[in-house]
Amino acid sequence: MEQKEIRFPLFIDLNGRKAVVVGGGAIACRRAGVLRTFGAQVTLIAPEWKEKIEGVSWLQRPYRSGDLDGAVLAVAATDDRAVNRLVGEEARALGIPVSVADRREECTFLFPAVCLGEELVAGVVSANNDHRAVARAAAAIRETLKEGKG
Ligand SMILES: C[C@@]1(CC(=O)O)C2=NC(=C\c3[nH]c(c(CCC(=O)O)c3CC(=O)O)Cc3[nH]c(c(CC(=O)O)c3CCC(=O)O)/C=C3\N/C(=C\2)[C@@H](CCC(=O)O)[C@]3(C)CC(=O)O)/[C@H]1CCC(=O)O
Ligand SMILES: NC(=O)c1ccc[n+]([C@@H]2O[C@H](COP(=O)([O-])OP(=O)(O)OC[C@H]3O[C@@H](n4cnc5c(N)ncnc54)[C@H](O)[C@@H]3O)[C@@H](O)[C@H]2O)c1
Repeated sequence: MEQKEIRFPLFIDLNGRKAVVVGGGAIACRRAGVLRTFGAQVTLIAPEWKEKIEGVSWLQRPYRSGDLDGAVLAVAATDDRAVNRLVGEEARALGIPVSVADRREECTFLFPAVCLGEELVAGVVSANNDHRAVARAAAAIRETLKEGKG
């Protein structure tokens, strides 16, 4: 029988807490913006940053061991496999949740498609890594929330 890997949605308080995003491309910037929306103190580490985001601090250099100290959550989203793997390993050693954008197996949390209404929040991920199905479902949920149902 096919074993589906289904994950529990854990809604954690990020207000005022440090989150580190490694990488500065489209994926890192999108995720830094989402984490900022939820009140995290976001530090983005990358030699280049695609799009400046209000309230996000930028360390303009490559990732170094030790950069996750003090963080409660990490995202690895560089285009360098070895760096993403290292960020994942260091986060696991520190016991903080990490999403590794190019390897589902290395994620201790999955970065969801976040749908935010006035009073409701939903996060969508898949059990089978179907990113398109996730994006479709999220678009529908966002519409529902916009219609004043949340
Ligand atoms: C939900 C969302 C959140 C976000 O990213 O913000 C998200 N992926 C989204 C979009 C998207 N992902 C990809 C494309 C390119 C085209 C395509 O395939 O369609 C697009 C389209 C786009 O970016 O527009 C490719 C891709 N994604 C992953 C891999 C690696 C792998 O599969 O191992 C590869 C191949 C990379 C490569 O080969 O280079 C991995 C992950 N992506 C996840 C989340 C986590 C699992 C959640 C789940 O889907 O169950 C996980 C495991 C990692 C994690 O948590 O870090 C967001 C929808 C946002 C929204 O709609 O709001
Ligand atoms: N939604 C998803 O989950 C999704 C979708 C598409 C791609 N991906 C994966 O996410 C990763 C990033 O995608 P992208 O399109 O944002 O990449 P990109 O090529 O646009 O950006 C890569 C970024 O990584 C930075 N970088 C490179 N080496 C670094 C280092 N040593 N330390 C810190 N930063 C470093 C670069 O400066 C750049 O800002 C890729 O591995 C890609 O396969 C994930």
